[in-house]
Amino acid sequence: MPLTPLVNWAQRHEDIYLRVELTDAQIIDVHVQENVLLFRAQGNGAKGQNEYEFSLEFLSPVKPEVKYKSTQRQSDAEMEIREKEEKKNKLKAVRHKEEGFVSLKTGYLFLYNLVQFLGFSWIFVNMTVRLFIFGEESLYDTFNSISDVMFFCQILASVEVLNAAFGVVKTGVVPTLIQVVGRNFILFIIFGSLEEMHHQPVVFFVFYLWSGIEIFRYPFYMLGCCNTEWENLTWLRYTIWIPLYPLGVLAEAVAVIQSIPIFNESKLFSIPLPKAIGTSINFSYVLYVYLVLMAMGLFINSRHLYKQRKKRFRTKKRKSN
Ligand SMILES: CCCCCCCCCCCCC[C@@H](O)CC(=O)SCCNC(=O)CCNC(=O)[C@H](O)C(C)(C)COP(=O)(O)OP(=O)(O)OC[C@H]1O[C@@H](n2cnc3c(N)ncnc32)[C@H](O)[C@@H]1OP(=O)(O)O
Repeated sequence: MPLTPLVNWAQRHEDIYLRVELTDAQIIDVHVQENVLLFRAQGNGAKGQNEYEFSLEFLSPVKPEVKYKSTQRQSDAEMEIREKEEKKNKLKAVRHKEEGFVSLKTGYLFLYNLVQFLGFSWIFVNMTVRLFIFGEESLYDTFNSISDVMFFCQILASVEVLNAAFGVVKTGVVPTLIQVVGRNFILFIIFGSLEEMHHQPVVFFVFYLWSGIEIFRYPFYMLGCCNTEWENLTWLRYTIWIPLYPLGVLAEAVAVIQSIPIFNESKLFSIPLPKAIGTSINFSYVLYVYLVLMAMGLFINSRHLYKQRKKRFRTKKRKSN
């Protein structure tokens, strides 16, 4: 004749724990049918070695997932419950920390993108307005009127290399490094160090092409920080580089070529050689090498941007299907 064992009940959130007081329990059968739990086992209970069973009807339906463990002593089961609770609490604390980090990162990225957006918008609008007001004349005065803000934005853009390197954003370090180093070389070495370049119209084209993409790229990132997307903006961010990038590299190459005779004449940045060999290595040789690097940079980054474009529009298509 089956007997009823002593059963202890505990409930934590959505989990129910039952402790059945049987020692040396064998042939244990526990399962749930609809909202009834059925237990049957042989073991040593309150009435000695016997077959024990019970059924427990729940008020509401329960998931039919039953896990059981035969333990040595009563305290083992209690420790198990406590350990589970501690694990859950630890998990909660980790999740809390992660959420805090994510919101800090998002806030930082949003602010960074906002500052860059404002800077490049100022450059783009200012140049457009000046072009309308002063016409061709404005092409010769771009450096003096715009360079301060461009210096600020491009120095700040170096942060993007760190963002990529430390995994703050999911992007490759190499394309970002090529982009930032490439632009800063033109801005600081070619334009910044040669006064003769300040009044060249090429400055206008370089600055206009650079800001032409950034007024779309940074607001696209800002929306991304808010988990939002505007289809037209996404399309512009991943499409407008197709004409702008080669044109940008072309304008930069023109600037480098224009600067070569100036460097040759001024001997600026020329590398002195030991007296035995005589003379010095002119900086123009570095610029010839740089022109080759530019072609490589154009290839690497166009391929990268093409991949990013394909990835973006492929995932979008899949999402809409
Ligand atoms: C190693 C030594 C170097 C030596 C140099 C030698 C020569 C170099 C020659 C270089 C020639 C440069 C020419 C250039 O100056 C000409 C021009 O720029 S012309 C104007 C047109 N230019 C462009 O279109 C390029 C604009 N720039 C870029 O697109 C980026 O800088 C680039 C690194 C090229 C690509 O960007 P990225 O890899 O980041 O791609 P995604 O935008 O798709 O972003 C990937 C994911 O990361 C998230 N992300 C990225 N940045 C941010 C951010 N600031 N805030 C928030 N989120 C960000 C983005 O949302 C993507 O995430 P998800 O995929 O989840 O959406």
